[in-house]
Amino acid sequence: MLLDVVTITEKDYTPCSKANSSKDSVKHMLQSFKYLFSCNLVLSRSLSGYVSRMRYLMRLKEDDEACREALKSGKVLLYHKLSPLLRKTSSGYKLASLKTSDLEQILEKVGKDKHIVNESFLLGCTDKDEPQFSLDVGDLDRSALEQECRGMFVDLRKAFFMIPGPESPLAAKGQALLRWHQTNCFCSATGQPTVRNQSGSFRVCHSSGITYYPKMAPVVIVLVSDGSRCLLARQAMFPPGMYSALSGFCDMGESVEEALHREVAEEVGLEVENLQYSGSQHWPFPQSSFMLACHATVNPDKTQVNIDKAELEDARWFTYEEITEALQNLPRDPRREPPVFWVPPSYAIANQLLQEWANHQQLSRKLHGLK
Ligand SMILES: NC(=O)C1=CN([C@@H]2O[C@H](COP(=O)(O)OP(=O)(O)OC[C@H]3O[C@@H](n4cnc5c(N)ncnc54)[C@H](O)[C@@H]3O)[C@@H](O)[C@H]2O)C=CC1
Ligand SMILES: [Mg+2]
Repeated sequence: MLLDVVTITEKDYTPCSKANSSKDSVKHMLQSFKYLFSCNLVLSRSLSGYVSRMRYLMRLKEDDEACREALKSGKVLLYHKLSPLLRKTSSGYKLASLKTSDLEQILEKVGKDKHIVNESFLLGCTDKDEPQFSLDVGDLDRSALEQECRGMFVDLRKAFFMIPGPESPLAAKGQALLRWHQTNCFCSATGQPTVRNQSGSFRVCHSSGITYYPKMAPVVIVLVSDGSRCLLARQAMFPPGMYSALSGFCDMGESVEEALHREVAEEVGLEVENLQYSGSQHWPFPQSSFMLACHATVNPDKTQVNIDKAELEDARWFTYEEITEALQNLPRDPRREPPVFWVPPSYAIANQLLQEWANHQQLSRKLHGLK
């Protein structure tokens, strides 16, 4: 009998296209394969670690049963009213990542049914192939949980300044997915409840048949330079002393370039040129933005800003020296210390734009023999 199967030996699992086998042994083999795959043990010489991880995640997103199995051996990031749980380490703080079995015990200790663990959403998978999930336990007593978990729930904006940089995107994604599910429980066409799949990659309204997927709103962010200075602005709601690059939501039907020209014109009354793409990032605020970051220049003879006071409290040109100093400044507690000029944390793409601009300035100063 000729079948498309995967040949499994004790040591190795290698794809082969056509293999001869009896019906029973093929059935047994496929069952073993299914089991091994669900345990994420299948290795393949032809796929890189990254590719097998992505394929594994793809399967967990689509297969409710496999996702439930993965949760049993996975890790869960805990949130309380969207604030992630952090734990103190010898060098600072880190995101707390709890084994599902440990979390179940903790939930029972604080008097909650351990099965609420099944409400977790799939986030990703570590490079050690451990599936990661997020769960909000905002209806439970915060301090009892903090005590049992040996950690504390911290507002995400604050947490970005506390946790190691590489953990920030995961903390952001965890919050964003939880918020999206919390605010999309009903169908906008019928008003009927929507139902999630196990991984949380979508919600369906069984009455209208509409499937809802988590959304991000596209936002342009641009660091405008006049050649030797860069333009930063602050909104009244920003923490004292903080300035950031100009940003704005894309309108329906707009390209990134159009949105960027419009936002700069609206907010500071300038016309930009020489747009250069820098990078992109998911940003969890206010309700998941997809940040598209660019550099742009203005004619050095036309730098007079005309601020839209409805949007911005201030917009100013900053020198290279001011920017390099601000990149070192951490936010201060305004009740204790006077505000200094500082910029968004290193995880924010605004910070990346400023780093790139400062590096570029440093290079051109060297070329021109300046310090
Ligand atoms: N990661 C980063 O480095 C940075 C991220 N950002 C993010 O970019 C977002 C947008 O920047 P802003 O300058 O505030 O935008 P903006 O200049 O477009 O002004 C915000 C206003 O736009 C309107 N708006 C249009 N579409 C909207 C939508 N889909 N969601 C919410 N409001 C919408 C609302 O009236 C809102 O008050 C901010 O909320 C912030 O979270 C901003 C700067 C840095
Ligand atoms: Mg803006």
